[in-house]
Amino acid sequence: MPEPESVLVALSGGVDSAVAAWRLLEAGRRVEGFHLRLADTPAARASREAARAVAARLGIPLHESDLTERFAREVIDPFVAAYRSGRTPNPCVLCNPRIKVAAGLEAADRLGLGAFATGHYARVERREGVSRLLEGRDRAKDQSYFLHAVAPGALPRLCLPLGDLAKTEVRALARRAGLARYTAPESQEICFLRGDYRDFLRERVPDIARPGPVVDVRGRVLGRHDGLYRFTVGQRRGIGLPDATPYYVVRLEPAAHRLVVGKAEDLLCRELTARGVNWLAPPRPGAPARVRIRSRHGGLPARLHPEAGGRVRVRFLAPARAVTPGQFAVFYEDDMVLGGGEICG
Ligand SMILES: Nc1ncnc2c1ncn2[C@@H]1O[C@H](COP(=O)(O)OP(=O)(O)OP(=O)(O)O)[C@@H](O)[C@H]1O
Repeated sequence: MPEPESVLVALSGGVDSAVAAWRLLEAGRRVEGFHLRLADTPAARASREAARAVAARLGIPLHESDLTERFAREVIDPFVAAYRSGRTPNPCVLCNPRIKVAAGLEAADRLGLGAFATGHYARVERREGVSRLLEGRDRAKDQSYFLHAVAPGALPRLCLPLGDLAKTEVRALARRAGLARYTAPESQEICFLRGDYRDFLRERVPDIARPGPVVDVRGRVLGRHDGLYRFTVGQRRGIGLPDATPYYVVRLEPAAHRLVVGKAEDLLCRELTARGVNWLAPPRPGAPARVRIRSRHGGLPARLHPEAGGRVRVRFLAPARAVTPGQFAVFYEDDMVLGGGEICG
């Protein structure tokens, strides 16, 4: 039987997870650290060194796992595949539940530790034997969006010690705990990219830079583009069609290599379908929800209509702007995550 008070903490080498571990130690828990090697980049190596330094500073053992292959298979391959099929992926939504949380709980089991903790800004609330995922109190830093796809069975053992803190409070605690120097390797947007995602894609998929026509919403050809992978729905830059009012990307049509552009009003839509939905708190059909359609999106009021095959039809109460296939729609009731899934094309 794992010791219930013992916890394995995911240490990235950054300040957030360092403070998460420190808070658990302060609370009297038995704490061990866990670092995942996800990529073989200079940034990943620096982060591993920092994780070792954090563990040494806290006086806890550090377990390391090389997950580069699993990460490549479960996060990078789908990232590339999404661009090839005209979608705009969010790799962190795959990595956090499938890699960090799943591998963390597996490691906790192996080590006989009761819980697994990370430095995410989100909360797990346990009430009457049920665990729910909630937004972090610091709404500006909230990371519940990235955790919405955790297996429901993982929630009871997941521990998020920073969920009730603001980033400024975490920094203050870091200073108090002598951990402030670990602010340096703050994670970048997408951890496995060394530079621009477009260079990364061209290296992996040489034929991705395939040119094609730019058409308006009525199908009239307005120009040429040099690869759909450079565009996402709602994008304004790089279309190269000067006009009195700007053009935006409305849709990508990978079969015909067509980029469909339109004016601001063409980006509005009342409905989307999400697939592969993960439910953490299943709603009744037609239930109202706030729906976030990308990570830095506050959410829009909508109604949820679950369908067969793990799909949900989302009907917005007012039009949503730039609904993007490949991004994730995450559903909330107040600050509680109900679930979420990938936006279909
Ligand atoms: N390579 C890694 N090994 C172990 N845990 C990790 C790793 N990368 C991230 N994590 C865990 O996932 C959490 C969220 O990761 P994210 O990259 O979003 O971090 P962050 O908010 O910048 O936090 P930090 O300051 O701890 O890096 C981290 O707080 C940490 O617990």
